Amino acid sequence: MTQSTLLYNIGQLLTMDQYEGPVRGKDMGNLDVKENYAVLMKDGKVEKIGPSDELADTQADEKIDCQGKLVTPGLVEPHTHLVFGGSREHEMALKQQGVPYLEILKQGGGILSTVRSTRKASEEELYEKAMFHLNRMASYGITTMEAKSGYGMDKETELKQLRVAKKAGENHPLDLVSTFLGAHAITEEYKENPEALLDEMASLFDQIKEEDLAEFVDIFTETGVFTIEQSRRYLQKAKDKGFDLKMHADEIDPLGGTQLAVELGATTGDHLAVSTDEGIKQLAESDTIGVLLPGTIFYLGKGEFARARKMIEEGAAIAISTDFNPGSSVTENIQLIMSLAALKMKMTPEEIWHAVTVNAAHAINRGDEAGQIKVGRKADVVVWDATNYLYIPYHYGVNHVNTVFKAGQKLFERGDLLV
Ligand SMILES: N=CN[C@@H](CCC(=O)O)C(=O)O
Ligand SMILES: [Zn+2]
Repeated sequence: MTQSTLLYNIGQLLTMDQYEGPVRGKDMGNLDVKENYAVLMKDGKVEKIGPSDELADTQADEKIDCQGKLVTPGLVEPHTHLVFGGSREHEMALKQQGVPYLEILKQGGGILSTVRSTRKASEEELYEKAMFHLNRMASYGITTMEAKSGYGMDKETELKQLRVAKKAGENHPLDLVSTFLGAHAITEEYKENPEALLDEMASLFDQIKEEDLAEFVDIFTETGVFTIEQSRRYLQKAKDKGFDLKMHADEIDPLGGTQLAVELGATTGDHLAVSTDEGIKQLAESDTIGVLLPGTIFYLGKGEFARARKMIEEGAAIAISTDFNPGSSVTENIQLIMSLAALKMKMTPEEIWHAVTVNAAHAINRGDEAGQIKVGRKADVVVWDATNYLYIPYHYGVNHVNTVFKAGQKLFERGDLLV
């Protein structure tokens, strides 16, 4: 294990270290870029940050000449459905024929198809699969991320998913934050009585706390899934048990999920593709972070992307995410999402870098640990095959990572052709 590594000759360094809390509104547009810098990592932590010519002679086990490259904090991914069985490539044709996402779900496909595969899969199978996807996440520069359950919707399978996420977090170098999404769809058994499904899921809250299986509780508030009233009651129960809250809100129909997330003091409201003016106003005036998922809108072939410009102009704090899952956003490539945020939501590169670092970290309660390169903090750092931060959202669809460091150790290095 390398004890100390010096990265020198950094062309542009984004430390994002001037912030105490999430970055809101217009402040998301200001990026502090340090040029010709160096970072010393020692015993897993950031030891020194300074001009390259001042630190170049510092003793270190390994010295890496960054040759003018861009260096940033490890990226933070605040919304994934990491643990699931099977896949849904057979639904692609239905999507092409124009069958809407909620219609596929109504016919017993979509999320419910993944529920069937996840119920069948063993804990070992789910674990191997989750580790595979985690490796790929890391390869794109992600060093901390969230993982939801939500493909069980029976007690046994939900607990199985949460235990898999816990074990993956313990064994994989990435830091994982777990969310209980037992309220993700209405299964056949509960078609006539969704309240009973919510009661069943809520009956797991104590055990989830006792076994430390999740920090957040989440719900899919949507037409044909859970109503605003059902969501309010369920999330209030979760809050009373000491969970922090997240919501899949205003993704397809504007039911007012954004306002409910604010009303309940949720840490995040996620999707928000069709938030109303009133929803955006309330979000901007609240501490709730908007987690926008442009990959989902792109993948579902919908025209309406979340109104990031309005949200930022009104003063909201925004993060972005892959929403990695087997149905509505099948990608681990957060860099692609950065491009979609630029092209489809008109976010500026400066805003986008805030959205994948400091704000994403606050979106999963890791603002004090992740998303910034700061002396004394865990050394989660990415060296990019680019000389400036504008380049990553600009050159889309490929992986620009040169090297990922997690707690000061090399976690991923770009492979070269063998011939
Ligand atoms: N919209 C609800 N849940 C997921 C999709 C899950 C799935 O389709 O498997 C989402 O965030 O997009
Ligand atoms: Zn989701």
